[in-house]
Amino acid sequence: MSSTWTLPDDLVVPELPADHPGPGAPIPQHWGRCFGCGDDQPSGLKMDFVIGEGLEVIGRLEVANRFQGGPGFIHGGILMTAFDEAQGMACSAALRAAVVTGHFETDFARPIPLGSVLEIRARVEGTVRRKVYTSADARIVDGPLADPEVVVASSSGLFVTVGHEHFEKGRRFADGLPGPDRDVSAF
Ligand SMILES: CCCCCCCCCCCCCC(=O)SCCNC(=O)CCNC(=O)[C@H](O)C(C)(C)COP(=O)(O)OP(=O)(O)OC[C@H]1O[C@@H](n2cnc3c(N)ncnc32)[C@H](O)[C@@H]1OP(=O)(O)O
Repeated sequence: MSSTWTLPDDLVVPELPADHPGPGAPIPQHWGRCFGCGDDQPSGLKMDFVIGEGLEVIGRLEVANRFQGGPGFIHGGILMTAFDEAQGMACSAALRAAVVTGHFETDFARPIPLGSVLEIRARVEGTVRRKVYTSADARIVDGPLADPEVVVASSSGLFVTVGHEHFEKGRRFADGLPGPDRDVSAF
């Protein structure tokens, strides 16, 4: 795999929040209609997440038939979406802040068959002002071609922290709205 991605020299590695739960703690979906994690989005990925070690989160994706690209294999854009969701979740869990994706790149190392279960480990590498540098890798842990030792894809992404006013702009286009109880500090 190759990448043009480089981390800046002035990267700051954040401290975990004092009440950060330990590895294995479930991370709630950030809202039900999200294409990545929502359980109220029938066409979505329906990913599940738990806290990992340190600044890492662990996501799980069941590669359903509707995620097909080339015959028998996952669509590359679906895989990027899964990485995007996982890396965004890592930001949110580590920083307790809302983020949006600014820049994203993915290496596709192996074809991933339908019926696989993918484990995506995503982490915050560090921050520079509002910029959050993240990385992630994916392994097939169940189903056809499962081999938890082999990284089948990896990803790097720059996220930018935003205030709630960012989402106010989308309110009138929204298909439903997050409830008033939505709280990223609920991890
Ligand atoms: C409701 C709450 C939800 C919570 C969700 C949490 C869970 C998430 C899970 C969901 C996961 C799914 C998530 C999704 O799918 S999010 C959906 C996809 N992403 C978007 O729609 C974002 C669209 N872009 C924007 O809104 C603005 O451009 C943003 C907000 C990103 C920045 O505009 P803003 O005017 O605010 O700030 P700024 O321009 O001063 O930039 C600030 C800094 O950032 C640097 N920069 C900016 N862009 C890039 C770039 N492309 N490459 C490299 N660097 C970039 C910039 O140079 C500057 O750096 P520096 O000057 O400090 O050095």
